Amino acid sequence: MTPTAPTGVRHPASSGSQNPPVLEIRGLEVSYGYSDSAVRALRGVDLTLHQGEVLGLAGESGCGKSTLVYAATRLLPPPGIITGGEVILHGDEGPVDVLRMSDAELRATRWQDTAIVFQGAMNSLNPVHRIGRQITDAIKAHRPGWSRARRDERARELLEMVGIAAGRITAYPHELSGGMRQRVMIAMALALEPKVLIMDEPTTALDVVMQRQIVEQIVDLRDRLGFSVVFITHDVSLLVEIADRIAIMYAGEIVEQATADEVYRHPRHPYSHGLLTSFPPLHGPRRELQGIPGAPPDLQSLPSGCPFRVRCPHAMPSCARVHPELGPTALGEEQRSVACLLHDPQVRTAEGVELPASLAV
Ligand SMILES: Nc1ncnc2c1ncn2[C@@H]1O[C@H](COP(=O)(O)OP(=O)(O)OP(=O)(O)O)[C@@H](O)[C@H]1O
Repeated sequence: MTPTAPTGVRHPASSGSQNPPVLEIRGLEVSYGYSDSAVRALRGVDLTLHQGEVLGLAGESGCGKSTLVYAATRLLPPPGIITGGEVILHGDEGPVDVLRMSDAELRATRWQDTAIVFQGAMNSLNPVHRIGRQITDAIKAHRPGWSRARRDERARELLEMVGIAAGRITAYPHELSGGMRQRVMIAMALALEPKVLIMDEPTTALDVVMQRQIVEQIVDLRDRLGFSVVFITHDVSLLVEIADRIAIMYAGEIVEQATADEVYRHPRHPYSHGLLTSFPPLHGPRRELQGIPGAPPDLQSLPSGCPFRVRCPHAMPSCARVHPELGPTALGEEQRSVACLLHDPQVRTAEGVELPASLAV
């Protein structure tokens, strides 16, 4: 079943997808651990974030979304090891490969060029300090020359920016709701006006109304301040609300990339189609939820060929032999790519199959 078009979806008028790149990830490879028992969590990921763009990263738990952004920002915890690729950040001084930066260069870049709001970040506020102090401490670390008055002023401005009255600067974290604490974390991330804001499931712990408010606020701030966003979630319906472009991940690879609208209305990968029918739409008519049978594969022992084939309703014999690479769709659509053999005309001819109607609308 093709998802019904939502009525309230933002169209990517200010998408930024045509702007120059700010972050280019090329051939990124990550393993957890060494030797034969290593978990190959990322396998040759290519992804480009453009200036002012909101890029959504979606996929089931364990597909490598967090690993991708932590590796790209050199925050990968052990036993994670980056085994290949490059991450080009287009900063004020020109392009630099984040993976080859010295520790000192990294410290300077972090928070100035790239800031992250982690999963469950709202619980990482220190309960014994007022939120104002926590924001000004973060500013002080990177702007040691600023006077106390200037830091306070900036903290108030940041709170107002995320919709919290400046007077709450003296509040302790326990005096704020979960949504407000998450906004404080967003304010801290924006303190140094980063070029790239990475948000790893920033709203998962919040109720749906609060999720929506925060998502709208992030888009509003992006429109006003012009930064780029990587927004991670397993909920594609939520991404359609916020993202200009969506990349769908499966088993450590990107399997489809397109504008949010195209992914929502016309998914081209059987996995994207399955994901879209796993979540209720936030807008528009109800649709039948089908889900995806089975579970993602064990990354320590991936099946041959396409990693999705064992769950795919359209799997062909070729899918067990050939690993699909990201490439053009069968319909030759511009600005989108898919990693599925069904989109290869030679494979379809050899297998004697048509492109399934659900992937061709
Ligand atoms: N410390 C670790 N040691 C071994 N394997 C790990 C470790 N951290 C993550 N992995 C594996 O790497 C893969 C990718 O994990 P990752 O957390 O990046 O996925 P995710 O898509 O962000 O999941 P979630 O939505 O649950 O956060 C998973 O299969 C996970 O089991």
